[in-house]
Amino acid sequence: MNKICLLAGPSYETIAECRVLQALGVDAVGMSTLPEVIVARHCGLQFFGISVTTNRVVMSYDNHEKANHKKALHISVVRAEALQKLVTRLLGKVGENTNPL
Ligand SMILES: O=P(O)(O)O[C@H]1O[C@H](CO)[C@@H](O)[C@H]1O
Ligand SMILES: Nc1nc2[nH]cnc2c(=O)[nH]1
Repeated sequence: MNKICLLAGPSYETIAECRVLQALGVDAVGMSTLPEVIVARHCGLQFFGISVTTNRVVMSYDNHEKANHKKALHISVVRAEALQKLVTRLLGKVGENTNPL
């Protein structure tokens, strides 16, 4: 099972933080998806969470790239159509499998 860690930001993780998270067995990090999950569970809601992985974290001090919001937004735009198709297919399946009231 993969593990996602909530790091609320707004800053992105440092290389040292990413290395600690990897050592702890974390596979992905996020800022806002997990708080939404926590609120949904608190409200007793059934939910299906989908999150788009937008960027790799930087693990090496030789790598001068930096994770940033602009990159995250760019990938979310690039992947939006695929996500729309996935959600449409999922909702179609829900429609097939729900009893009429
Ligand atoms: O990490 P997740 O939960 O996808 O959300 C975060 O991803 C972007 C990081 O810039 C922001 O939109 C923030 O909401
Ligand atoms: N904490 C965190 N959340 C993100 N959401 C999108 N990219 C990132 C990231 O690199 N770190």
